[in-house]
Amino acid sequence: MPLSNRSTLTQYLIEERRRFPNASGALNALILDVALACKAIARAVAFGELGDAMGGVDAAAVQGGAVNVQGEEQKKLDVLSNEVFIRRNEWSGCLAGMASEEMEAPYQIPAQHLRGHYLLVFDPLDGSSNIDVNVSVGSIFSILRAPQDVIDSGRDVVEADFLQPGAAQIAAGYALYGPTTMFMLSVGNGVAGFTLNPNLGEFMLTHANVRVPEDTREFAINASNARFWEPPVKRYVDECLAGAPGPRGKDFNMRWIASMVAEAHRILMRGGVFLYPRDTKDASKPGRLRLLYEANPVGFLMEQAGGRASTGRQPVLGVAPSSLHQRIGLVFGSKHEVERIERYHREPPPRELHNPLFSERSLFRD
Ligand SMILES: O=P(O)(O)OC[C@H]1O[C@](O)(COP(=O)(O)O)[C@@H](O)[C@@H]1O
Ligand SMILES: [Mg+2]
Ligand SMILES: [Mg+2]
Repeated sequence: MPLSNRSTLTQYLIEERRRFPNASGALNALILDVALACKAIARAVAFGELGDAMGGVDAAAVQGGAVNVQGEEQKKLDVLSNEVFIRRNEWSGCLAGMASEEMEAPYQIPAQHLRGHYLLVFDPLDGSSNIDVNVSVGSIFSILRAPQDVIDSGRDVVEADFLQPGAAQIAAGYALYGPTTMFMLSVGNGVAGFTLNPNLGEFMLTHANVRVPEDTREFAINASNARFWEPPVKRYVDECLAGAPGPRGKDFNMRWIASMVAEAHRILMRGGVFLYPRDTKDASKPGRLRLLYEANPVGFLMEQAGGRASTGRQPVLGVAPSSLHQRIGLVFGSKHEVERIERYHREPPPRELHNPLFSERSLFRD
């Protein structure tokens, strides 16, 4: 069946499944459940102050306080979104287990429910510091195959079961709760984008075969961390800021939304490069973003759309995870720009970086 912008997410998934005649349909069922969870979260987000889910979590009302395992303040919508993901997905029979930014340990599918072949890892609400100011937030998810012994035995999942490199992802995507709600998905055959039709309550295929332009004049980085950046990142940003008269020979524009999911969306739509690199701010945190449920799914989408995702030192999808909530430096977006940043990490710093005159002119000097 030819797909068009009248096709639904379900129709897209049916077409994708034709590529695997022996597929059980469980992956499609799982993705549709994730999409349903995202519709419910979109609804809660859309009610804003009119609903009951705005603001921080009341510490006294929550077992364990109002911070998550990362030591970050939890918003009510973080907690609610996490609940929606769990309740929507735990009974379907598709999953062997789940893991989330908001839960310290993996979530076990209750014994009375059928256990399936897949693992679902998610950031239920990304960019949650933006909720109270009505700026776009989203949900990010990654689907892995459970280890064979988990599938065979139906045993409880443990952290080690989730520690698979991003290249092993079966599917990944995100929902963006912006002026429109969108669902971006890759099942390993490119990237497709769907827009929620609020009248029908359906995700419609509006962006078939998304491609990230290989070149860009737009970068995104939190410049308040400049004094903690490593030399290759300082060099890259300084060169962008130098504009047309500088070594890049062109002017750059800068964006910072502080919702990584929204930055990823902008870059999927029109190119650009995003950096949240490893820095020296806090020795206990090798980067800000989390590998399993932020860097890997976004990295998978970027690579599937012809872009690139890297730690600066190696492709992010090749990193062997060491823990569920591991943080990592992340650079993604337009291929040629990410390759340049990787090259700067390999090369010795250029002589001008040691030149005090250059440092004087650098906006972001130490
Ligand atoms: O405070 P900063 O440095 O702007 O950090 C913003 C980053 O933090 C995040 O909000 C982290 O995600 P969560 O909201 O899921 O914790 C990213 O989306 C974003 O890129
Ligand atoms: Mg996040
Ligand atoms: Mg989050």
